[in-house]
Order: sequence, then structure tokens, then C-alpha cells
Amino acid sequence: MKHADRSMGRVRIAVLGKFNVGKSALTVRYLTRRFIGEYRSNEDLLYRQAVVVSGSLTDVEIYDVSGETRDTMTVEEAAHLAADGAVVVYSIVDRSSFEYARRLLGLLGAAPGLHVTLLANKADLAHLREVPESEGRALAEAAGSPFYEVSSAEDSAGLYQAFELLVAECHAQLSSNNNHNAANNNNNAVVVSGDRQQQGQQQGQGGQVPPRTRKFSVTKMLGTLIGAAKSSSPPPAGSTAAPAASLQGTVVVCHKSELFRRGVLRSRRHKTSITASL
Ligand SMILES: Nc1nc2c(ncn2[C@@H]2O[C@H](COP(=O)(O)OP(=O)(O)OP(=O)(O)O)[C@@H](O)[C@H]2O)c(=O)[nH]1
Repeated sequence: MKHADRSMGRVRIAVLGKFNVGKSALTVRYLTRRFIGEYRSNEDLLYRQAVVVSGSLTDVEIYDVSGETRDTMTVEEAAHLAADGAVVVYSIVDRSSFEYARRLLGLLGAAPGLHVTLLANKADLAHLREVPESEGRALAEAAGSPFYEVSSAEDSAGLYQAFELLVAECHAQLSSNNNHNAANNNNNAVVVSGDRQQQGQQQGQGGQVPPRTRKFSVTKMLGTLIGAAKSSSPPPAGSTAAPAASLQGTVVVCHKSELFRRGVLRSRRHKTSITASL
């Protein structure tokens, strides 16, 4: 397996949507191939893990935005995410979450270079459905985004495909930006690579901002699961998914002030400065 692409930087994905739609469950399912239905977390979580993209190990950060904390980002702030990609989630049994997703897609559409995927979750609850699949598909088409109806409670191949396609697209974009910057050798490119190199060194020394892990429950449990995923079973039949993780992952609790400090939240006015923050 190639490791070269890991020097390129992290792919950053934000998972957004109304509360209770299953953002955490989806993220955990993708990273661990497991469904954890019984925990409640009202904090924003940042998952860091190496995943396989096109045969190469790539560092991925998935920012799981809690819909319940008073401290959480607003829908407007989501449009200012310095992420490479966003997964917008709604629940097929909650019409209001679909409207929330519509609003999010509208805002994210204004963010240049952001890859966005629309996920309709809780497909296993079809008997309680409030949003027809055709409506979700039409919304995604209008936004120019891929669309998948999935269930994080079940082993949906579409869920893995959705994340993998998004990560692969973001990865390709980062590679292309890096090549472009290297070719032009302009001042911004120097700043970008300098920032990245510095970031890498700081992370190698334990990180500029030490991860704040929770003393109990979700973070510790997920950290254990993500770590355990490297030895977990292969993806389910029908999934094109590679094994969830090849290296140990971490989970970090985030608060808004920390997000600004980390550069997860910032203006997207200049594409090069966004890239520099990753
Ligand atoms: N039946 C079913 N339940 C699900 C599915 N995904 C999540 N849930 C349940 O929905 C509830 C909310 O899931 P979470 O993953 O906490 O949702 P969230 O969007 O992260 O919620 P907030 O942190 O409040 O924003 C939990 O009780 C999950 O067990 C699914 O695909 N099917």
C-alpha cells in the first residue's frame, strides 16, 4: 500500500444537518463499520483517521457537528467551513430536517470548491417516511450533489460509497491544488506548503493544540472502536469499501472557540487561504 499521499495533508469533511438525523451514527458507521445507537453526544466531535483512498493511505478528519449544543455552529456559519467536503444529512422520517438540509445546501453552494454530498438517513424506517426519495434526489440534483438514501443502523453499501466518493474527490482536489501550487511556485504556494509542513511538525510533536479527550463515554468508546477497526472484519458483501481504517484514529471534542483557533471555521473568501488552513 502506498503511503506517499499522506504527506499531502488532511482531507477535511464536515457532517452537517439538523439534530437527531444520525450524523454521529453515520460517521461512526463509516469509520468503524459499526452502529452505535444508544449514546447521546451533545458535543461537536472531530475524528481523525487514516483511510484508504485509491489504494493510498490518506489522513482524514471528519468534523461531526452536534445539532443540540447551544455552542454549536449555526447554519450560516456552516457556509464558512474551511472544509474540503461536506456531508449534509437529513432523516427520511423528519420533514423539518429535510428543509434544514435544503437551506444548508443553498448556503454551501456559495462556497467555492466545496464538494457536497446529500445523505437521506434512517432508510430502515420507511414505514414512518415523511420525505419521498424522489424529493431528496431532486434536491441533490438541483444542488449538483451526489445523493444516497442510507441507514446507519444497517450495513448500507451506499453509506460507505458516499463517504468514499467524497473523500476521493476531495483527495483529488487537494492533489491537484498541490500540483498547481508547486508548478506556479507563487508566494501563496510557499505559504501553503510552509503552513502544512509546520502543521505536520507540530502534530508530530504532539500537536499545537493538545487533543482534549473526554474523561468517559463517547470519545473514549469511539477512540477504542476506531483503534480496533484496524483489525476489524472486511467490508460487507456488496460494498466497494476498503477496510475502515489502517491506522489508529483519534476523537477530539471541539468547542466553537477551538474551531476558530484550529482554522476549521473561517472565511472562505480566498481559496488559497482555505487550503493553507487544512
Ligand atoms: N432507525 C434508525 N435510527 C438511527 C439511524 N441513525 C441514527 N439513528 C438514531 O437516531 C438517533 C440520533 O442519532 P445521532 O447519531 O446521535 O444523531 P445526530 O444527528 O448526531 O444528533 P445530534 O448530536 O443531536 O445532532 C439515535 O437514537 C440513533 O440511534 C438509522 O439509520 N436508523
